[in-house]
Amino acid sequence: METILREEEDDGGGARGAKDPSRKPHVVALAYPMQGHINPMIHLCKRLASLGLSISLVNTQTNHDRLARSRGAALEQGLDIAMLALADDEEDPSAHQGGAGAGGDDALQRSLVAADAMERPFVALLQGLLDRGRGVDCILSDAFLGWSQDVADRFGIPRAALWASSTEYCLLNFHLLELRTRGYAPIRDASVLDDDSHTIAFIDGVAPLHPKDLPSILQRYSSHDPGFEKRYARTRRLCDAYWILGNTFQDLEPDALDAIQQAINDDPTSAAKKKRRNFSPVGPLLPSAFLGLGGDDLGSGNGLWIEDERCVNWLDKQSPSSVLYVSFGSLAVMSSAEMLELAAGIESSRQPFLWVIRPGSHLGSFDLEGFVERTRQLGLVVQWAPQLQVLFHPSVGGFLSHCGWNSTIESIAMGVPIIGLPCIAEQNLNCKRAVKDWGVGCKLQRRGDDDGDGDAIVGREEIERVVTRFMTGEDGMELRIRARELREAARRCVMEGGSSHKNLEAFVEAVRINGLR
Ligand SMILES: O=c1ccn([C@@H]2O[C@H](COP(=O)(O)OP(=O)(O)O[C@H]3O[C@H](CO)[C@@H](O)[C@H](O)[C@H]3O)[C@@H](O)[C@H]2O)c(=O)[nH]1
Repeated sequence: METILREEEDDGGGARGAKDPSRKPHVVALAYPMQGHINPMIHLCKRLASLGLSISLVNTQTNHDRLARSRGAALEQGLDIAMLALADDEEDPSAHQGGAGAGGDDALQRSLVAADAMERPFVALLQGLLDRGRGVDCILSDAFLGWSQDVADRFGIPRAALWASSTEYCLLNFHLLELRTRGYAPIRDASVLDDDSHTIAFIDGVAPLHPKDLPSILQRYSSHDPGFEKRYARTRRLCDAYWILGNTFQDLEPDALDAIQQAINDDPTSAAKKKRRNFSPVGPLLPSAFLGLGGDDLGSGNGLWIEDERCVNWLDKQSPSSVLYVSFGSLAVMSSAEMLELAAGIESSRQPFLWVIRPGSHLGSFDLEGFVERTRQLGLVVQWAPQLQVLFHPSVGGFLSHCGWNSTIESIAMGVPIIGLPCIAEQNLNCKRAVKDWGVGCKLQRRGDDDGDGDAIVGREEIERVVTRFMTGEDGMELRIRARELREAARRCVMEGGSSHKNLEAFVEAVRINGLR
């Protein structure tokens, strides 16, 4: 393996650079170019900095600029975190998130292209740091950036990875080949989708699943798709990271966490190196203020879009637990037909709502102005919200969500029950767990996909019925009680002495004593 550092620069500690024992350990963190990955990386970096590490947090130039526009000076307050930008030659294609394609899959594809294009400028950035005598003790990169393991190996720097979704989804990635062999990734026989008795129950740590609950990206893979091989290889590279930090918590996914650790221990690559790799839950990765642990970090300014400041004032004027928060994250794209149904259903439910309609998040024509005008007394529509503040606000009683992992875990951490309307990626699976296993949500049923081409939409009557029962009936009350129980479990994990907190401390200590090697 090529080592980029020249011999004479290597002080025997790989790329650690300066030997000064008083030097704070320096971690170079690298975020995947998507909002749902940037957010947990920022929160993780803040936690690590507060535990004594010095952090350089790297984003694409485009995302760095967008963050700077929305952030002001908020991020670095009192913490040793430097925000760095990659010297991209071209505009980051992920900047057009939620663009033209239906569902949001186009945006996912663009983010893959953007992620690959980050390698060359990242190598240059790293080399620049080292050339200036800035030692690097660890590269902490998003698990989706598989190439960063090669870079870390070449530079002789240990790598840790952030897994930004559920542990269960990580396990499914580990079992991709088996899923493919058995005809589930992609789904070989479409009739299994209509057979309610069919279950997938052969993966340790993954409770039985219906093929419909598999992540949509796995269901639809073409076996000729080079993306499959790439995904598989990327997951395998994860086993070479010294430490994998998961944005989850012990009480939420105990079986999956045991199973993933076992899978990593058994993996031929890590076993061959005879060095234990850890998969450690360190979540929910959120500012402590939202976990009931004090602090004044309001988590604002991580957005690639500008937060609408009216949200909190508007919520202040509403009654406790009365407002339905509606948001589909940073990628999902609705058809105009589904937007129409959503709008009609929300309007006729007569429940107060705060709805985030991101620019580019729906196709075709939808008379947004007309809707806003008609519902002025009932709700507020914004382009981007301070979601953490919204979910934490006592007026919010429910979250109509696409069930992206961040939204799911944020909602759980704040005790807000969920109405799930999954759109793409692994949102099906997150929704299934929220509804069936954790008991904190219910799901809207889509209809009309008779030809199985995925164009089913949810109807206005279903939305009106579910929203009304959820916000005003006993169903919602029960879900709210369960959500609050899980919120307490999450808090216990992140507070001092809790499992997530201890795992973070152990990781920081390992970086400090150069124990990742
Ligand atoms: O108005 C808004 C809307 C969202 N957010 C934040 O944006 C993030 C959105 O993340 P997530 O809920 O995970 O949705 P996506 O952005 O769609 O995330 C992508 O990445 C996730 C992590 O891999 C996956 O779980 C999702 O399926 C995938 O779509 C969350 O932190 C939200 O708090 C805001 O701050 N304001």
